[in-house]
Amino acid sequence: MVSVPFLTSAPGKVIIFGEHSAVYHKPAIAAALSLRTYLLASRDNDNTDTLFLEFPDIQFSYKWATSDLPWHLFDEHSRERQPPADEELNPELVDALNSLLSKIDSRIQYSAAFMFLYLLVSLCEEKDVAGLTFTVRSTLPVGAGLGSSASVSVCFASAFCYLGGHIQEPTLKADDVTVKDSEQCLLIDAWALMGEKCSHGNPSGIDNAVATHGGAVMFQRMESSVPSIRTSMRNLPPLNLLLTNTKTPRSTAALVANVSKIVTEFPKPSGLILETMEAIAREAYTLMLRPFLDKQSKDRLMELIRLNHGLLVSLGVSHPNLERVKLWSDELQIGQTKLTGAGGGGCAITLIDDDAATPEKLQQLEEKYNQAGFETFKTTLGGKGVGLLTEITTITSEKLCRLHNRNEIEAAVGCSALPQWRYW
Ligand SMILES: Nc1ncnc2c1ncn2[C@@H]1O[C@H](COP(=O)(O)OP(=O)(O)O)[C@@H](O)[C@H]1O
Ligand SMILES: C[C@@](O)(CCOP(=O)(O)O)CC(=O)O
Ligand SMILES: [Mg+2]
Repeated sequence: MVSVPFLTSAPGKVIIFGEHSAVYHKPAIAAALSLRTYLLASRDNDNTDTLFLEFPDIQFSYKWATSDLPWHLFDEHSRERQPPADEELNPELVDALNSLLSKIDSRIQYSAAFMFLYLLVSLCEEKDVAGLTFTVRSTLPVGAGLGSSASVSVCFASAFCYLGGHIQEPTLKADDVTVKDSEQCLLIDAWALMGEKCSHGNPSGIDNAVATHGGAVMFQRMESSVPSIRTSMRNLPPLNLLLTNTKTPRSTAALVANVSKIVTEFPKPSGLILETMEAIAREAYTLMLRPFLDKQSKDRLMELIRLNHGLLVSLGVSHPNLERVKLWSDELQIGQTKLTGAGGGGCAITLIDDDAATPEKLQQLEEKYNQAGFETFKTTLGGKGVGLLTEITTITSEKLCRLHNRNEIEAAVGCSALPQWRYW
């Protein structure tokens, strides 16, 4: 029997090349971010026939009588298995959850609660979770292209696999190096992909793969139930990336659906666009295998960023605010900019040209962004994947809900630097 409280945690990601084309089985390159989601499972009251959710980042607090959940749809055997990559959501569970959640009218809250319940009922029995409170806090912006949905999904999948007894406590410390994926990570990743399917119908799997395994990868979704190819890129060259959040809201589900419409209605031109994206990701991969980039390779990588953005624009997933981010960095000749993630708003990345971008120019750019209400981040790439913290004495759900910002959250959970964090 697992003892609570415990925390699970998983990183967000930045897609450097290949968003959207990744859905269509083309290779893409992404890296884990130092921004992360944390999920606390705790027993905060004596009420054992109720399940409590606290998701303050999306202003959502909810509870269910545990007996109202459709536990009967699964048995021990179905809870232990690893779903294949092409498994569809279980229609009976989807129906049962739709009726249970019918009173929630915010799309953001609905999809978070749906993903939570889908994974919970798929992986746990009633006795494993009765009376528990689940609290989510994230230092990632929600719905901005940095993979918050996947990091939440990995936190749920790992916590429920652990509570359901399908995985054991991890043993790896933050600086332990491994060469082989653990069985436990593969199980978490497979269920987190089901969580991403709850969030948007047709995920490539790149976001949950990075959130589970951490680091940087070249990722390619395969046809049917064949597992995706995930090639880890251990020695990513140092890249000076500026991340800018336009704060323009958008939903991955809607953008992926729009691209699907273009792919269906214009198969020839969209096929060529996707093939070109593949060529870009493959060349970028070859360049990024080098631990250091010479001037020529760096210039080429910047050109590839420019080309990739242009193709995403042609698929209709940019936004005037993303174009502003690009225009202003182009005007100051600071580097090359592309949208990242699903687009339609959210974040852009600028690969800074270290020779051209003086501190004055960078400051000018940041001021321009700030005036427009955009937020810039500096974060490190390639951090740890899914982790667990069990020795919790000071963190309660109430405390976690009251924290105001990224610094306070990281201080409370010890970020991933706390030596007690272990990784699967
Ligand atoms: N901190 C959080 N708390 C609860 N739900 C979250 C949180 N962060 C993300 N989510 C869920 O993920 C969804 C955002 O996913 P998505 O549109 O794919 O954007 P992205 O993954 O780029 O951030 C939200 O609508 C919400 O359902
Ligand atoms: C557009 C896509 O390539 C990435 C979506 O990422 P995000 O949810 O916007 O962080 C979709 C996918 O690969 O599943
Ligand atoms: Mg997402």
